[in-house]
Amino acid sequence: MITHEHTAAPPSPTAGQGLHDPGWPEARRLAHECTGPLPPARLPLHEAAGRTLSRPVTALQDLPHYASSAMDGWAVNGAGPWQLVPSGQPLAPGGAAVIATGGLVPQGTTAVVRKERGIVTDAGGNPSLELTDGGTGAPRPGQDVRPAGTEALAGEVLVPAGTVLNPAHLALAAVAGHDHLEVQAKPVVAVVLTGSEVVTAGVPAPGQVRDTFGPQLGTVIGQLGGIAGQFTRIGDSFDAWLGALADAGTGSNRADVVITTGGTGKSGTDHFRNAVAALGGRLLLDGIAMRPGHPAVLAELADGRFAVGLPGNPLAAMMSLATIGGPLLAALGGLPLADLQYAVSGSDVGPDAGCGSGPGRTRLIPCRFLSGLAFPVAHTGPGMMRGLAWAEGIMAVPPAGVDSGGQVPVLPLPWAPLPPKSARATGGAPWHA
Ligand SMILES: Nc1nc2c(c(=O)[nH]1)N[C@H]1C(S)=C(S)[C@@H](COP(=O)(O)OP(=O)(O)OC[C@H]3O[C@@H](n4cnc5c(N)ncnc54)[C@H](O)[C@@H]3O)O[C@H]1N2
Ligand code: MOO
Repeated sequence: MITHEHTAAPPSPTAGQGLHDPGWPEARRLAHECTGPLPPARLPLHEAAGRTLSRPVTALQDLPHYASSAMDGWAVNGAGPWQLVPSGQPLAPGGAAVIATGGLVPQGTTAVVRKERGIVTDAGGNPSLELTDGGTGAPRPGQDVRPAGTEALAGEVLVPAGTVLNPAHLALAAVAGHDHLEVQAKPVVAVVLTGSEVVTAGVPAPGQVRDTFGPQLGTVIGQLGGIAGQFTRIGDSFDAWLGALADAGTGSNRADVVITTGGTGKSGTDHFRNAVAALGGRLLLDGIAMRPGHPAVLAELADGRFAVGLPGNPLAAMMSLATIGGPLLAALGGLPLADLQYAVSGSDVGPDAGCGSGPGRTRLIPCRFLSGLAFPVAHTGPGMMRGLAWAEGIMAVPPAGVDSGGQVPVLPLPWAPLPPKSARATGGAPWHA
């Protein structure tokens, strides 16, 4: 579907950015270091499960905050038999009042007599309580009374900052009197899908392509630690790009990051860089020495939104997202850059020839693990999804290549952890270019 379709001459090309293509590890780092965590968000309790607490949860008053009965029966003062008085009145010595489990014990209560241990007799409209076993001694002081403050005292920290909140933490916060909690915010991500050849339903005709991003990006954004926001579709004109990049993630659809797909090339129909420049933004990263995905771009717009330009080729886009989108969302969400993990390669992958006189590139190759070794899967062309669909991880083969039996960095897929270390690697190896 195409919206916002206009035509206009793009402004003069982005000038003077002077960026070289960083290597793949450098691009990951740069995407993580270009920002810090978003300020905490205040969420109602029912939305806070799984989030990381920013401000400790303290008891707003003693827990429990009043002395209560642990049993159904009678609150009594001293030894029996006791004269029954209406509930809610203070108890004088020798007094008793009906009480239910959890009920506020009246002032003067020394113990609770369980219902099954007492019997009420009514001599001439003067009801009194006796113990069923005929005992006359006073029940043990505090028997079946839950005193105030036994679970926590007012001001006590119940859940420290940094805790990943489980449902029981939320219940505890409610008991402690809280309605909202401060948690580390997650970045909201708006998505702009471009390309007038892209169709969203049915079998595409020659010259058309079926959209591969709409069905997966919302889920993947969540798996990378973001919250998927507004999705917009546009064609290929510069005006449409400019309008979409200006609007996406603003106003009531506020977002911290805008992800675009397509338009990262350098032809007259590729507008990511020029639209960023026209909006007063700056490129933080202009291309990465990786493939697929080398045209990927990271920018900061004048209003502070980040823009991640993913190449249009489907696998290139997802490898770019793993390389710079994941680290950017982690940084905004207050998470560290994930350490690289390693596996033993099951295949020889030769050195990358580079592009012209340029240095070689890191190759990101969807892989599977067999007998503890990582093997590239088939169907991993830049425009293909078939290999990724059956992959268990991504090999990041350095420019120098890797020999069978050598250590190779591997990235988890956003939707599945890597197989356990014992099933793939024997330890880390330094990055070698
Ligand atoms: N002369 C050169 N041409 C190209 C170069 C180059 O260096 N010199 N690099 C190639 C590489 S690598 C990539 S990756 C792409 C980057 O392309 P863009 O980001 O500009 O994307 P588009 O041109 O708009 O589209 C590329 C390709 O992707 C398809 N596409 C776009 N959106 C979708 C979608 N939602 N679902 C499925 N497929 C999509 C689009 O139809 C194109 O086939 O440039 C190369 N060219
Ligand atoms: O980013 Mo392109 O693959 O390298 O298709």
